[in-house]
Amino acid sequence: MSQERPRDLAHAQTAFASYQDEIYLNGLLTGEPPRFPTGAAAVEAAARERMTAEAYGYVAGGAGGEATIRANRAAFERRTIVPRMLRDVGVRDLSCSLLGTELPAPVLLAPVGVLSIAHPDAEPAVARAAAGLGLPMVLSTASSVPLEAAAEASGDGPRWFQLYWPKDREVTLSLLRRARAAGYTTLVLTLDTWLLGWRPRDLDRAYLPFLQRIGIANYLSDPAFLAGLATPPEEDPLAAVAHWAGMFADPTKTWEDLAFLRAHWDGPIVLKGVQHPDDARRARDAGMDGVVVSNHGGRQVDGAAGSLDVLPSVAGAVGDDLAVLFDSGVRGGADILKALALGARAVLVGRPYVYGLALGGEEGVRHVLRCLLAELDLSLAPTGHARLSELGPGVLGTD
Ligand SMILES: Cc1cc2nc3c(=O)[nH]c(=O)nc-3n(C[C@H](O)[C@H](O)[C@H](O)COP(=O)(O)O)c2cc1C
Ligand SMILES: O=C(O)C(=O)c1ccccc1
Repeated sequence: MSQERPRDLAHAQTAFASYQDEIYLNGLLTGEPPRFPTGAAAVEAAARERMTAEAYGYVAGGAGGEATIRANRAAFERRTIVPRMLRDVGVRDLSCSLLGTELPAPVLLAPVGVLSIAHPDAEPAVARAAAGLGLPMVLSTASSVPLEAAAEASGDGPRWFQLYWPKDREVTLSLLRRARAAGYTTLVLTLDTWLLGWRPRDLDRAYLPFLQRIGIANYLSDPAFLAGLATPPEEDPLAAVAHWAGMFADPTKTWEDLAFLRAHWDGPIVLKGVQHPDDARRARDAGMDGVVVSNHGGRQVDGAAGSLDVLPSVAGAVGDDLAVLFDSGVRGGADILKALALGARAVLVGRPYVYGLALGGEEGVRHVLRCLLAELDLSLAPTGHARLSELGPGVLGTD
């Protein structure tokens, strides 16, 4: 088996663990600790110091009593990895191909709106960090800069676009056209946020960034949206926000409506927010290409199951037909290993990179991503895995 492993892989595929060497060596040479902490909890704590209370509350918070945020973590913590020995893990290949996108590792940046509340460099900084590592950024419809600006910042990097499907047909078509023209290849349609969840941290501060016109840049730069305004947004900002709020999403949508998107987007479409195997089957039957098993990081339904707990049933139902992606609660490399073992082809990370952004702009995001990739590499190797295809449920403990 070991002879089958290629020995001449591009160095980028095996260099993730070297971030560890870099950090130790740099410490030796400078006598200083690293600029940013390395663990997810420490990064969050440091970012919290830098963020306004409102912004931190918005990013960290979830629905209701936040039982689902805890369930997301508990689902990971309940699972254990059983390492295997003597399997030649000297050269690892973490790369994968996902709906036509080549990834150096099975990690994408989850769509997160309103990033300017975390750092003024916002989405362009995230796009540069992601592109520098070859990881796809899934740009949110609710980005704080127009999708064209984020596309430009990502240069040659892979880019996917997340759609909050507006009520207005012309605005929808315009967003799709713009995304396509700007080089976004894959559409991620979010299904779980037609309405914003009940979020006490934000409610208690009456804080909603959109009301301050943060996170509506894609609408304010959209000809079809602007055509629907009686007065330009500069003259009547509140009317523009009201128009946005009225069309942001359409909770009356049903499975039948997906045919419209299928007809107007010629690349892969991935449905984000799927938690039930029957919904995954409906996605397949509607001609979709993938699903993201996600509960929106516990931000929508308090009491929803931990996302990892529902992953095996979704992967079991459609894993052979659709690209099954996963998010909600991924905080370290071992978490990625567990999600892949349970049937995910790749994972999306949300809050961790937002905290990196808050801490250090592009450099902070790059740091968080490199930590995650190094930790993934250093979870695979000591457990006896040199490539992703070797992961399956047998990697995990049974109790
Ligand atoms: C501040 C914030 C904003 C988000 N905005 C969006 C968004 O615009 N579109 C979307 O589909 N998901 C959005 N999400 C959900 C993420 O894409 C992702 O599902 C979630 O953050 C994953 O959980 P994690 O933060 O535990 O990694 C947002 C999440 C956060 C924390
Ligand atoms: O805050 C969120 O979780 C979110 O997904 C969002 C982002 C922008 C607009 C509405 C909801």
